[in-house]
Parts: sequence; C-alpha cells; structure tokens
Amino acid sequence: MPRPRLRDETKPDTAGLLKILWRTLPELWRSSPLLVTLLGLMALIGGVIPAVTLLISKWAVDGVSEVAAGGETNLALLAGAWAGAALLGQLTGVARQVLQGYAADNFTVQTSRRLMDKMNDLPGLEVLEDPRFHDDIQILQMGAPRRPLNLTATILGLLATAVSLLSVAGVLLTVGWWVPLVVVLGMIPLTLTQMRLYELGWSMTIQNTQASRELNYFQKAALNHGYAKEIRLYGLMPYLTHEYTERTLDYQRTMRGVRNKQLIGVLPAQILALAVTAGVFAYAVWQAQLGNLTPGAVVLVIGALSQVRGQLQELADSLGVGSEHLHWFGKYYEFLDAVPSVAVPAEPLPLPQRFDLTLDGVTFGYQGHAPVIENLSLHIPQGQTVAIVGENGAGKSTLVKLLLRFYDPSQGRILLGGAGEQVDLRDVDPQAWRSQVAAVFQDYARFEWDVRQNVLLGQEEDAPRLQYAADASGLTAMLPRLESGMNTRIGQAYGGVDLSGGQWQKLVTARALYRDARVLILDEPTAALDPRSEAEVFRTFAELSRGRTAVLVTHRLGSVRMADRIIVMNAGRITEDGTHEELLAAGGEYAELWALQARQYSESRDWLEREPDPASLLSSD
Ligand SMILES: Nc1ncnc2c1ncn2[C@@H]1O[C@H](COP(=O)(O)OP(=O)(O)OP(=O)(O)O)[C@@H](O)[C@H]1O
Repeated sequence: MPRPRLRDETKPDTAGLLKILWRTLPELWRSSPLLVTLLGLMALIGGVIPAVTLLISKWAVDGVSEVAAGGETNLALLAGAWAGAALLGQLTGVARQVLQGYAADNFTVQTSRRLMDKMNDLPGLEVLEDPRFHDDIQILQMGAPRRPLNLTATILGLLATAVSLLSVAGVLLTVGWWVPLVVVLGMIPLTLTQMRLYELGWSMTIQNTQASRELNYFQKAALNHGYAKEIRLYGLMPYLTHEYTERTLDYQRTMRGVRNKQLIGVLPAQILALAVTAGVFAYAVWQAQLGNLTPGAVVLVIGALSQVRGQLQELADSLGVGSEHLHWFGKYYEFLDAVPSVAVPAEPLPLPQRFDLTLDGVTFGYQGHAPVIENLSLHIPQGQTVAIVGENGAGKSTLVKLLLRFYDPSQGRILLGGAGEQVDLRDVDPQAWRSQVAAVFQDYARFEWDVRQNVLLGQEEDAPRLQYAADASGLTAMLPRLESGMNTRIGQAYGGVDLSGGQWQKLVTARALYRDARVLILDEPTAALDPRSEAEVFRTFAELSRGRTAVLVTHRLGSVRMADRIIVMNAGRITEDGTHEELLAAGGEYAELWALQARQYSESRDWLEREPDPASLLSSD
C-alpha cells in the first residue's frame, strides 16, 4: 500500500504553476459561475479604459492645437467622452471590488470545505502522525482563509492588467511599431526578477515551516494554560523564553536575508526599465521637434509610458504574488490527491451478521518504527467480554486502534464476522464499521462545546437515551455542580468551565453509552475516576456488555474479574489467555500482577491501620 505523499520536495516550475492555474480556474468558476463570468467581463472593460482615455487625451490636445491654429474640433464631445470613460472605469472598479468580495468568499468556503472533506476521506490516523504532514497542514490551515481570496483578486487583476497592457501597447504603435516592443522588452527583466524573488520567498516559507512551528511551540507552551502548573513548579519559563528568543532571532536572520535580497535584487532591472522609459520619452520629444509627432502624440507617449511601467510593475507583482498563491494551491491539490494508506474500499462489502473479531497473524509498527504488535492471533466471539492487561507500552491501545481500523496491519488480517461470513476489515466501509462501535479512548477529545454537544457529538438528541447515558456514566450526578447543567459551556477560552479529569471521563463514558453500539471498547476508562465512580462505570460496563462484544483495556485488575476472558499482552504479543481463575492457577504474569496489586492494597491497609510512628516515617530504611 503506497504511503500518502503530501509533500513534494521538488517545487513546481513555471509549467507546473501553469498546470496548477489551469486546475484552479475551473474551481474558481465552479464556486460562483455567474459572478466569475461577470467579473471577467468587467476586467476586460476596465482593462481597455486606460487606452481609451489616452487616445481621447491625444485627440483633445491635438484638437486644442487645431483650435489654436484656427481650425475646428468638438472639444466638448471629447471632454464628455473622457469623463464618460473615467466614470465607467470608476464604476466597473467599484463593482469589481464588491462582486470580487462575494466570489472570493464563495471560493474560500469551497476550498476550505474541500480540505475538510478530504480530511474526512482519510479514515486512518497514520497520515496525521507524519511530521511532514504537520508542516503541510499548517501551510494549508494558515492559507485557507486568505489564499483563495487573494488568488481570485490576483487572477482578475492580472486579466485586467494584461488587457490594459496590450491596449496601451497598441496605442503606442501609433508612435512607431518598435516602440511598444522596446518598452515591453526593456521591462521584462524587472518582471522576471520580481517573480524569481517571490519564488525565493515561497521556498523560504516552506523550508522554515518546521523551524517556525518549533519556535512557536515554545511560545505556545509558555502561554498555554494547560502547561502553566509544570512551568511554574519546575521554573521552566527562562528556558522557554531563551529557546523561543534564540530560535526566533535565528529565523528572523534568515528571513531578513531573503527580504534584503528581494529588495536589492530588483534594483538593476528597475534601472534598465527606467532607462528604456527615459529613452523612449526623449525619442518622442525629439520627433515632435522634427515635426514628426503632434503634441497630442507626445502626451500620449508620456501617458502610455507611465501606464506601461505601472502595468508591468503590477503584472510583475501579481505574477509574483500569484505564483505564491499557486504554490499554496499546489500543496492543496497534493493534499486533495493524497492516497491514504488506510483506504475506503471502492466497493465496500456489507457488514456481516455476527460481529466475531478475529486477528490472524497481525503485525504492525507505527510509521518508521519497529513493530509493536507481532504476529498476533486472537479470536473474540460475538458477545464475549475481553479484558486486556499488560505493562505500559505492551501494545494494548495499539490493538484497539487496529480493531477500529485507524491503521492497517503490515502483515496478517483482521476479520469481522462468524464462520462462513467473515470479511476483512479492509473490505468494509470504515465508517459503517465504526458506527457499530462505541469507544472510550485514553486520550479522548475534549471539545470546547457545551456538555450536551460533547455527549451527542453531532447526533440527533434522543432525550431518554441521553438520560440513560448520563445516569449510567455518572454524568447526571455531577450536573448539579455545573452552573447550567447539560448546557454548561466547557473551556475557559470561550468563557466556559474547566472539568476535572474524572468529570471528563464520566462525560466521555456518557458519549460512548449514548451510541447504541454492538461493540464496546473502553481503553482505561477509569484512570481518573474516584473509587465509587470507578465501581459504577464497571458495573455499567458489565451491564452494557451483556449481549455485546466488549473489549476493556485496564490496569485495574480488580475490575477485570468480571470479564469472560482475560488476555495478557507483553511486547506486542499475547502471553496469557484465560479466565481470572485459570490465569491465577497458571501462576504467570497475570498472577504476579494480581498478587502485586493485592499486596499493595493490603500493605496500605495495614499501614493505615497502624498507629503512626513519626520516627518510622522519617527513617530511611
Ligand atoms: N502514534 C504512535 N507513533 C509511534 N509510536 C507509538 C504511537 N502510539 C504508540 N506508540 C508506541 O507503541 C508502543 C505500544 O503503545 P500502546 O499505546 O499500544 O501501549 P499500551 O499497552 O496501550 O500502553 P499503556 O498501558 O501505557 O497505555 C509503545 O512503545 C509506544 O511508544
């Protein structure tokens, strides 16, 4: 299975950028067809107005000369035409700004939606754990609100500028066929230099994203509420400040170098452009002195020269800025085209009748790491309650994530279904399978919404079911302590309250219970609960798991006795498998862990019951 490739280290050249533009134009048009068509028309109209104005100016100056020489010219008509053209220019300009805003808004929403839809099409987690992905997603996230908007403005601006440039250059033909050619050729180096420098700026952005992400992390950590206790306790702030400052200064030094290069780099090309403009201007004046050009033509040349200069400058800026936007869109398409390693099958098989779970020689390692599950085989018949225990890092949570198909095994298969109807998890729609599973993860999501939304997670509210989930999880009992009960907003950032670890755990248990699922997975659901709440959650779990397939990962051995079967994992393998009594009798790791926990309980009970002797508390042995 090919790994998703989100980062193209070879950045697109001009042909690549044109390809990206070619793909973007229809996208832009699709986001608001009528608006974009109208805007295109307006850009065309706005584009020819400068040339028309120049011509009218020429005719007016020549007309004035004619009148001065005793001839006749309708100067009022020319003045009216000039004012009309200027007014049309103003009006199309304003209308363009307004409509462009609407079109850009639509394009922005469409682009962001595509990003989120693509995220939804990535059913696995692997892609999110790739550090290169963080860089790309940061670029995409930061650019999503502004790149589509800016590109829309740039494309329309480019269209108007190109039309303007062509029409004004056309007007210059009246002075000499070579004049527009020389003017444009003389200014092309400026355009190219500017574009190259913009390119440099973009590549710096890319190269520095990891660096800027890291340096920002130091600042974020320093200001983050969640880290505040450790930072104060361990006096971490000077370290964070030092790291942040050093890294930022380093980063700024690099960026300053790029900026200076950008500014100085354009100077020679600017001087050439200026020389060409001055040369053509001198030529026009000389020709007028010889009587080859009318005063109106000189005015036209002066106006056209400054127009062409301005427009080429604009073209260079737009092409440079536009190429940055296109680079962003290049990343965006790379992301949209990324092939997820955990893929939704083109033609998913229906879910089987029975939900027996079978792992058949499964091996799995996280991206770039050694296997953490090795050749593991396990059969969990439908309806069985299985507790998985084992030391830290044994692979228990990884096994749970594999069961939910957040990853695919690198070897072996995970099968779903009873005999004769088994399907490989890879062949069913992951969303269909997950909708049958309720799970409480160790690192559950703490959405900063209200309590109700945190339980419902986007599902329709069913009052009796919500009541049941809240009662069974212990959530109901804690609601009176929250100011607005179920409607209490969580998260200080939005003026809400903070929940304790145990309160959160009750809430996420309610979240799982609200889902009417056939498979129940609880990964350390009681780590932060007080003993009474813990007992309550296990009692509910026992009740709920009746008739359902249930997997419970826990270190609390006292609670695993009620499981039909206990599995002990060690270094990615199953080392023991049986009931509580069987495993105790076997005298293996489980029995050892059980004895250890039992001894801890009895020792602390003895210790508590003993009359405290201050000397024994202070002695070192
Ligand atoms: N996303 C990840 N990327 C890389 N390695 C990971 C990732 N998640 C877990 N691991 C590694 O996989 C191994 C198994 O982790 P896992 O979380 O499955 O263990 P566990 O048995 O659930 O441990 P615990 O009892 O501490 O929760 C560990 O060595 C861990 O460092």
